[in-house]
Amino acid sequence: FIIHTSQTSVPRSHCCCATQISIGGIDINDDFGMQLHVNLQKMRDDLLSNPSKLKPIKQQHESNDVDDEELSPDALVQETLLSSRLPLKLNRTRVADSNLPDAGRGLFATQDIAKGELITCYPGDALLCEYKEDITDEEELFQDDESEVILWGDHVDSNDIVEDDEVFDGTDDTSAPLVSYAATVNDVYSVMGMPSLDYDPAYYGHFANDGGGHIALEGVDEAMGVEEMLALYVEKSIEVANARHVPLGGYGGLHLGTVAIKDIKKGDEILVTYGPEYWMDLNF
Ligand SMILES: C[S@@+](CC[C@H](N)C(=O)[O-])C[C@H]1O[C@@H](n2cnc3c(N)ncnc32)[C@H](O)[C@@H]1O
Repeated sequence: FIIHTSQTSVPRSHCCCATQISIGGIDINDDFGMQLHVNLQKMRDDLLSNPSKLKPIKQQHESNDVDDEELSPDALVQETLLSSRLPLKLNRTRVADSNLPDAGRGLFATQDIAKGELITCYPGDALLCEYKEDITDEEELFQDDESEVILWGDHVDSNDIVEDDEVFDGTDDTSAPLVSYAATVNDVYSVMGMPSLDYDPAYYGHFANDGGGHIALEGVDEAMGVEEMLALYVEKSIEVANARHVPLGGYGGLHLGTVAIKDIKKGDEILVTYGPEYWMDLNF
């Protein structure tokens, strides 16, 4: 179950002095969002010219036995930046009990936030990578052509790193699997934020709930069919959503940012749309 985001990243300008950029159909209009977008591109250039800085991700690839072919410098840089928590002074939210029934914690604005402003970032404490393999043999056409790898951010304490099985299944009935905190960046990468890492308002995107989620959760027990329930869910979720996760930095996304799609008042709960697939995976 992965939160689906807008897939396209189309920067209109790479220049710091631009007044607005459009990313995934959203106009980002605040200095912080634009500076982060541009700084990510600078960090990318710096990492490309200093390959030794990519060592931690490279080592994880080696221990995962991933083909050398997949270790292109571009991919390693993208993975390094997606799985980093940068020291950002972005403090517009707090985490508290959600207003939604039985939704656990949620994300709340601590100041008015205008449409188009960056609210927070989505942490890539762990990255879920789905590499497409080249099919060379006809027989292989009928086999699984995807390899899945989990990469951990350098900032994650080694005691918090868990086996892949636990990422997908959780530990027991009470702990949610880490994949329920995953959001897509592009066709290859999804970022997973750890709920225990709740110390930095610059990286609170994984605490945003889905304002229609309870319909998807309750709907399966009722007389209505799955399709009708999902349609109701989509309608409600889109109606109340005031934010969206969007890839920043270009190059297929170097960070996932949570951006306001409506004007938000101080104290409002920040809500996004996860998409029907997320809830289908959770329910069935
Ligand atoms: C990305 S996490 C959001 C943060 C989470 N609420 C927490 O306490 O850590 C996604 C999970 O939040 C819960 N959730 C989100 N929206 C919900 C809703 N409308 N109703 C019930 N639970 C919801 C579900 O458990 C879902 O798997």
